[in-house]
Amino acid sequence: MAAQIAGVFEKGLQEKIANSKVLVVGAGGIGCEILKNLVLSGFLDIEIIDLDTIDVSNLNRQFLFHKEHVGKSKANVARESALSFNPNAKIKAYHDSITTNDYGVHFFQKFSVVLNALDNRAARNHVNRLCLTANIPLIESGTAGYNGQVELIKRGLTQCYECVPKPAQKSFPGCTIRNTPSEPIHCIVWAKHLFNQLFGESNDDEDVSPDTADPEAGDKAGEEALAKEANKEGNVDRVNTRTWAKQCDFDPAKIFNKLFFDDIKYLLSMSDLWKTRKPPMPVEWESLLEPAAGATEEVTENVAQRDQKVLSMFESAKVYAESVGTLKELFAKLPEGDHLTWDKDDKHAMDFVAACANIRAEIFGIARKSRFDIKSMAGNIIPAIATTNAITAGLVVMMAFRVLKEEYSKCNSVYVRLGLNGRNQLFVPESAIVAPNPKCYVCGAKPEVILQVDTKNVTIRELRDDILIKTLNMVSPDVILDGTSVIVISSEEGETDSNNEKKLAELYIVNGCVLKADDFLQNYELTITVLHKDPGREEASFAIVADPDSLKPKELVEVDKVTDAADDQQPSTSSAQNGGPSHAKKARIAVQDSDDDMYIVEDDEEKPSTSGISISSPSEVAAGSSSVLEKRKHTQDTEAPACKKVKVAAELQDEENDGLIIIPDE
Ligand SMILES: Nc1ncnc2c1ncn2[C@@H]1O[C@H](COP(=O)(O)OP(=O)(O)OP(=O)(O)O)[C@@H](O)[C@H]1O
Ligand SMILES: [Zn+2]
Repeated sequence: MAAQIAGVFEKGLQEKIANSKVLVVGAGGIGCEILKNLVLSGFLDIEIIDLDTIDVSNLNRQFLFHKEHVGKSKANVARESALSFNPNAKIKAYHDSITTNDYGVHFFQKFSVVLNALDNRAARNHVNRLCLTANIPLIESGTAGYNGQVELIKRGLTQCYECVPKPAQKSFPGCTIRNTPSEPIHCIVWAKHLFNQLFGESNDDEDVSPDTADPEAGDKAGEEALAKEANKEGNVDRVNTRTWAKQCDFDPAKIFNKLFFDDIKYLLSMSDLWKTRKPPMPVEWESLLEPAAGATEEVTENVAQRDQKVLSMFESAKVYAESVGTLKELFAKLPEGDHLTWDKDDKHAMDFVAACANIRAEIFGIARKSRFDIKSMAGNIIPAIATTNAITAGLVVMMAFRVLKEEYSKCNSVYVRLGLNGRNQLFVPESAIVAPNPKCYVCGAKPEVILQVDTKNVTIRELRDDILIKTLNMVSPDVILDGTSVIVISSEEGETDSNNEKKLAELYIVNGCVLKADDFLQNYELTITVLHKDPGREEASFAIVADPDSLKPKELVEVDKVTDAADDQQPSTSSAQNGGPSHAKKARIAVQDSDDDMYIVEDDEEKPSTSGISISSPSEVAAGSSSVLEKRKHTQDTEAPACKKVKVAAELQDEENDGLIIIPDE
């Protein structure tokens, strides 16, 4: 074994490696490579965890897995395969999610170093918090196509994973999806929601019917056409979509006419919507039974051709009907209460979404797309390149050596690039370790945020699920109203269920209130100051401001920025504290770096995100700070309710492959 050949590693390191205990989180593209590197470098005590099973699509790059392993636990098979390189190694595998209660601070404290090889932000955030609490060094890594990144996270010494707010995951206003799509992606999201309404896990946020609460539709939305159909939430009151579809035995023609003819006519009746937009054109199933005059249309069976071709309406209708037929049968075979799960790699589920998206696109005068393009958008596919994973995993293990030697000052982040930069570098190191952001709402001394929220419409359930869990990455939060003994949310099952559907204001969570949120598993406490906001049509019902100080007047913030920039020019006295670029500067650099094929910018200076869930960075809020302050004075003003944002993180960013955190310029 390489590491035991004298001279490969110095003796001290060889011993440290042999005596260390390492946790690898994730046994996918990077995780398999890391595990192989660890075993071949002489690590003897390794634990690996992955919640997933092996899929055929993993085999091209996750080389510890072979055809016969498909369907088996990734962690277990990775362990078995890696042991064949060194049977003396002790590898413990867990087929589980790292976010479950079994892996708390004590679990993490056992390790010398933790190596993340994950593909989603939620798990990364969670491991970040546990490593900070347990004070265990974490090496975070990710790839996206040809770009890769490795960084050390060590409490008090480096930035943590959450020190710089990540760009919010893309989402669209519900009324755009339901009423006024203008881009193919809007139709694709709608079609995925439709799949869930008919066959999947249906969710109130994913309603596909016309939204009569759309503020732009005016007070009399759809009144003339179908006056009695809208319920008080603004949804067209029909029997639950699935119940209705079941009642008509998933008849493709009936479903088609309801969605693409009746609902579109209903939308047309909301005439205010079409004053500045091209109105949609309802289509009847019966009009698509024959190909368009003169066209010889055939739905090809050749997979490549089928994927690349932009299907006509006739072809789309045919694919739609076939997929509904098959999905209906698959659904019928499930036990009562169970549902199908949409998967881009499932032929019928993908056919259904591609066909429905194209039919809706045509109705709204939007360009139809090929199945391949729709799959890329619906599945948020970013190509995974085996070589980038291998290089990145190599850098991870090399950084682990430095961590074991406690040479933290040499653990600068490294970025893998597609081509050489101006300094002939393919692997671009950060100039120094980047110090923690003192205002970080995770690793800062006093974790606090401001929550700008529509207190009159957002419910306690949304506070818990959308704000605390999905956005602030808690796992099972407890929340009290500060200064009182009022328990708003309890992690004890059932204890505060009666609060769930209440609006924040009903529990006296109004402008200026302070909430204390706490996650026992993460050992994390957060102070949340609530500011009421009345969102507009395109705005989310809430936004998190990560740095409360940013609510000071703009001029002061500008002065601070200049000072920060000046500080960056200072020579480093302690590389850990002063040597790295400031957060703001780092972001600026990344924006200028336009040569990258793909990069994710953590831009402190960008405009506020238009997406549904946003965590504003300090300067974003600074720019709008006066209006925030004004709003504090006018909290009781009532405006038309904003459309509910549809959370489409899963559809678009899919939380997956968001591995890159930042790629700085060279
Ligand atoms: N909470 C979690 N706990 C444990 N493992 C996780 C968790 N979240 C994600 N993972 C694992 O992290 C790994 C990431 O690997 P990778 O990015 O190669 O994804 P993949 O699912 O194997 O590939 P692809 O997404 O391209 O199909 C996956 O094996 C995934 O199961
Ligand atoms: Zn931090």
